[in-house]
Amino acid sequence: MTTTLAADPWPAPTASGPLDAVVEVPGSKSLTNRHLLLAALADSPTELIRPLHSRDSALMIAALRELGAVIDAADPGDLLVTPRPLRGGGHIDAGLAGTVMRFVPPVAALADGEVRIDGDERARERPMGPVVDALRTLGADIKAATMSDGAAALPLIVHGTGRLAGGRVNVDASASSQFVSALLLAAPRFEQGIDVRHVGSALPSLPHIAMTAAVLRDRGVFVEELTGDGEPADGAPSRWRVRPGPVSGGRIVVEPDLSNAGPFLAAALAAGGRVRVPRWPATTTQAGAQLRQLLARMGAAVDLSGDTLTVTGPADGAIHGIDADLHEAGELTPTIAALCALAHSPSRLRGIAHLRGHETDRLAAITTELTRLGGQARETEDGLEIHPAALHGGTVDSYADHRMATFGAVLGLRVPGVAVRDVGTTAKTLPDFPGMWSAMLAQRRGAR
Ligand SMILES: O=C(O)C1=C[C@@H](OP(=O)(O)O)[C@@H](O)[C@H](O)C1
Ligand SMILES: C=C(OP(=O)(O)O)C(=O)O
Repeated sequence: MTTTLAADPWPAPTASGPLDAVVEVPGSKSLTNRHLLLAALADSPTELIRPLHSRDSALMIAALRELGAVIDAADPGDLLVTPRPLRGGGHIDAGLAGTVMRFVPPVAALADGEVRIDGDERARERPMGPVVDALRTLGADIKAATMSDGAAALPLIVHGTGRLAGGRVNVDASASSQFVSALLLAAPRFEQGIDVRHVGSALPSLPHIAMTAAVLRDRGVFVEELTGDGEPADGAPSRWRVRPGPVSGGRIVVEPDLSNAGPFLAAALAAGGRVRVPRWPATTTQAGAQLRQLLARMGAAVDLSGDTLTVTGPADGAIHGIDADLHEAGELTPTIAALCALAHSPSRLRGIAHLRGHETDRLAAITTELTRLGGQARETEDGLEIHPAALHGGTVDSYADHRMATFGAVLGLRVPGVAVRDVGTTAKTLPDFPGMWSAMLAQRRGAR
């Protein structure tokens, strides 16, 4: 992996003509970290092909090693995970990774000994209470810091005894679907498995929970997705049961990260021309698959031929505003919001109140940064309203949020003089974003 040394602030390049680019997107963060974790719980080794290598996956690897798993580099970029009995005694750094801070504590509860889990300063402000409370109900002994409202927060000390009873538990996952995923992923190793019910207002990011159920089934685990009454769910489930049992190893090929494809595909609308992403899966549980419909509604031509997704920007450059409920795919918000700010008609993004607990308060960050550039944006109770406005240059703060940095990059394609503070924060989920971005811009129509 080569990494481009980027200036800080990083001058976001303005597109000098329509693009004609092929962009190879690295592995999915959500799939990589789920597969790594299940590999550490499995009864035989797992070979992970084309996993993501980024800060979030490095933190997951370090956490699982701290708990005893052996993780070796295999072919260039691949990984071999050999499970070992889970041991305590370690310190785990979750960084700012939701998938580490929420998914690892249930595994730590199965370790034999004490495990301390902490993260970046902002990680201590991200919601953790429901997953800690649920683990305590299931039999775990956890000491946690508390937020001003009394909710549990990082740092945690998990006193594992090598076993966890499991069983029935209610969890309010309205602040993050990751609370449910965290409990389900470790549940095959709980003595009674788990029967978890979401209680509370709207549950965000259901595709991510469907992804959790799918990766568990891939490993031979029995998972049921149910209505609150325990019937099989046709539409949105609110209750999940996982039976205790072995987790199998094997060979897993990781899909590219479709949400991280977002800024590159959005570039076709912002700069004009087309961007192609190979290895786009025909079927997937990734929320990023929704980019196809969202970008088409904003004026792009979107075509999946074979396994290549091609997004072509509107010939007249006119991006349409959009009224969209993004509660299933909240992580796409900064990319879509950047396009909304370049659109000729107003936009409303709804169902995303939970973004206030992401890497930063994304609703506040997007509003502040668009306003700084002359845009017109306003927070609503559950989202954003963005109106057309003539934007000017300025320095976009990334707030240690990878998706705020790529938001600035998309705006910079059309708005001269945009710079992004701490573009290096993109390393949370993308190795070398600045290098990938320049390589995309170098591939212009007529240039090849
Ligand atoms: O389980 C996962 O891998 C994720 C779930 C979602 O979290 P929230 O439900 O907290 O939005 C998503 O936004 C995040 O990027 C990744
Ligand atoms: C919300 C996100 O990350 P995390 O997994 O840290 O919650 C994200 O990547 O947009």
